Amino acid sequence: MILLRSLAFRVRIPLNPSTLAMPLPKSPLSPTAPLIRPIVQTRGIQTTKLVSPIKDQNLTVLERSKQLAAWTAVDQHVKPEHRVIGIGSGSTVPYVVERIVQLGAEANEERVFIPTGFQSKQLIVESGLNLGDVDQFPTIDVTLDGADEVDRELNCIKGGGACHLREKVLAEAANTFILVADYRKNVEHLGTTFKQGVPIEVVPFAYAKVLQNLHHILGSPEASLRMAVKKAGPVVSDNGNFIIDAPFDQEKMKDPFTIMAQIKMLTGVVEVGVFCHMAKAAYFGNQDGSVTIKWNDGRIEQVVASQ
Ligand SMILES: O=C[C@H](O)[C@H](O)[C@H](O)COP(=O)(O)O
Repeated sequence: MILLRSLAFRVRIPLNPSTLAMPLPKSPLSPTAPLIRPIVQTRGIQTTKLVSPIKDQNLTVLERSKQLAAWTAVDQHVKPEHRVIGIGSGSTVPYVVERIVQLGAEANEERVFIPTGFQSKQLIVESGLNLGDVDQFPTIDVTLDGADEVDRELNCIKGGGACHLREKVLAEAANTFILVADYRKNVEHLGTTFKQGVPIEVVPFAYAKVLQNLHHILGSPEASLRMAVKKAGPVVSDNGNFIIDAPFDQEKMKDPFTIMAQIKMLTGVVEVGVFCHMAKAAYFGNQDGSVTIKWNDGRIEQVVASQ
């Protein structure tokens, strides 16, 4: 009371007996504080105008297949009660955001969207959705993400766009992790169509040593540092690291978990772009307008796509 009076004096707050009677909020560190979900700070539907990231609807068959996969996955896995949604990276993800925007401002008002990198952060911001980060929301209701290839057991290669570190964090944080892609990414074994190799994020200081180990110990003689296209020098990830692409022969790729674990053990490796048994389902848009869904229990469904 004395403290409040002296504070009121200094900042000239009129003393009001009802204000003084209000209980102080409990410390969030107090062991007796109730565990509650974070309240998302929103901008309100009056001021938030959602904008679709897809402007042109004259889509090629390939782009249309990505859209069908994304829309069907959103319709089946983004539930009205979901508040925290992970947005992955890659060429199919803009269609995920497009479908979420179509749900409307009211449905999205109390949601927060967590990006896996610069691309998805821009998509979220430019669409007018609420942006958050995984350090604020380490538990995510559902994450929807692209992939370079997905095998029959839902192991996948990710990191063609150098985003796989943050993508793996968001996949692990998610109660439900869903992959979306076009028909070219649907394979029996990894390494069938995606030939450039397993993406590996490494700290710059260690790249030469990691390359040497990949060449001579792990059996990837063609492993190489990924070079930038419109910049001299290597690709630098959103985390300031380098990317190595390490191709392995077909036999080795049939055991993605072992490859992933062996690479991850190399000192200097930050994350490996092989995700094993993390996804609940993978959605592939097809050229004929249908969607193939591979589930983590082994079921494969062919469905009519969301329109
Ligand atoms: O690092 C990038 C991500 O893992 C992407 O989800 C993946 O590379 C697929 O990207 P795209 O759909 O552009 O081929």
